[in-house]
Amino acid sequence: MRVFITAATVGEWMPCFTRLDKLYTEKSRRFKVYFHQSGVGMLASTFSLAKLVLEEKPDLLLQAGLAGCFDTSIDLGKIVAVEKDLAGDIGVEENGKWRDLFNMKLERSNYHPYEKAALPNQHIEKFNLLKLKTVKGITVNEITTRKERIKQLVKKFDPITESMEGAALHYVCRSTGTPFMQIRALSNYVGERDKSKWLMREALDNLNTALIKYIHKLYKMA
Ligand SMILES: O=C(O)c1cccc(C(=O)CC[C@H]2O[C@@H](n3cnc4c(=O)[nH]cnc43)[C@H](O)[C@@H]2O)c1
Repeated sequence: MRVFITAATVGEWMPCFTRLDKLYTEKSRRFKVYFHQSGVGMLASTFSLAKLVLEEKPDLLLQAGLAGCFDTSIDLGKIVAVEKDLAGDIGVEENGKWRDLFNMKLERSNYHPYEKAALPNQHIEKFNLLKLKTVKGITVNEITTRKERIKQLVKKFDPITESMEGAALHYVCRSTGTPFMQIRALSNYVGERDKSKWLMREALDNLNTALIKYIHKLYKMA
């Protein structure tokens, strides 16, 4: 089994890369873990993930990263698995409402790779090995900051996470039939610009601990 761990930046998986048992990266012949940097945002990540998938044909593509959280009742630092993602800022703001490509009739809500106007992960039950809380995510190119936009997005999509690469993973993998998982550590509440209120360090530590546990479980299962 060939597993690729991908993140927007190397910093997001570096602690796992340095601590992971060599069994998984070198010694085992039946199981191999590789690391990949996709770049930040939907443009860079769609291109690099599509290239990776077409050239390497992974058995599992595992995206790991930080995310903003819309739900302030969920503790920062928590690790979640994104079961459904979609582009949160491709569309138009009209009369105070957010209209996406489906509302604009520029995309069909059930045309592959879409299903009910979203990009669900049909592999989540099989690959949610750590039994993480499963959530709906949205993906944006512009980090959401305005209160009014947050309200629009919550009303329209009822998301828990916001990232800048999640939908790219779901789009590329659903389009190519590649098994995938998206694991995110909640580093901040969406719209919070005071970085002293972010839990970036703790989120990264938790994310990498989860990655190491995940690979260990996957090895035993594969
Ligand atoms: O606002 C800044 O100046 C800034 C500087 C460095 C990093 C950031 C990030 O927000 C990290 C972006 C990275 O992590 C994901 N992420 C984390 N929180 C959010 C969010 O609230 N909204 C969207 N994406 C977020 C994202 O996937 C990026 O890869 C900011």
